[in-house]
Amino acid sequence: MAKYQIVMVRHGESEWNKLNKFCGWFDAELSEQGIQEAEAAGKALKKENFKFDLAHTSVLTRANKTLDSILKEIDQTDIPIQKTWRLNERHYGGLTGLNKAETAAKHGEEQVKIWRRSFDIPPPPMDESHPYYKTIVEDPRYKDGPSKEEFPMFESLKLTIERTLPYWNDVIVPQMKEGKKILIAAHGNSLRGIVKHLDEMSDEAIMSLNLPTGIPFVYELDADLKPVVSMKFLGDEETVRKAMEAVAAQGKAK
Ligand SMILES: O=C(O)[C@H](O)COP(=O)(O)O
Repeated sequence: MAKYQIVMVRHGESEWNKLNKFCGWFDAELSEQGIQEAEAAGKALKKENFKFDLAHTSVLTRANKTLDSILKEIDQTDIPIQKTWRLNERHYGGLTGLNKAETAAKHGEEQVKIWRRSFDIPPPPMDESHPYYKTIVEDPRYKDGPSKEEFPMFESLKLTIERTLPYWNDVIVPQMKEGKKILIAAHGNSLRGIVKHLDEMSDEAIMSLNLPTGIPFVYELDADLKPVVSMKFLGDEETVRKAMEAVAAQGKAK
């Protein structure tokens, strides 16, 4: 018997998704298609009469604008929004800004799949010489955290989960238990981490999960927060399957 329901959505396509670049903590804008995906996400939620008491998102523009678009569509621009770096995309380290297909051609598709989808193998670190180091590390949006010691230079999915879960457990879960209806607009890998946690997926199984951009999915949880309904997408199965396959294919050498 479901006691709680929560809705999650990966941001719409970003400009760097469109360019097939590793994005991570770089603050890419939504592409035109991503803006349309965000609007479509809002329409899908409106069609099913979803209403929320509050929303959580990362500190990155692509997720924030996706959330804003959804709330506008469902006429709930007045609900509280909590932004946290803990819901950011995983930090892609030294791969940030590289083209995924070119990286696959250089290092092999298997290595890129390991960097993108493995549980505990991190990408190479970003160092001070990296072209996007200063842009990211000196961004004022991080003035309230992470601390200098916590600020990642790279993240595996495991490391991403380690900084997302405290927020899930200490902020989101108590709100759900208060009966709050919650929407999370975040990123492919921060959401993969939450899904892995909720569905108790193995390190092996998570390798094959690719989340599509801009298609909301619903979890219904029992009193012990165990899924009664897991990752129910608000879209037809064929569209969702194709979108997931497209995300996986980003790591193929051209
Ligand atoms: O950060 C990125 O590059 C994407 O938003 C997620 O990338 P991935 O699907 O290659 O993990």
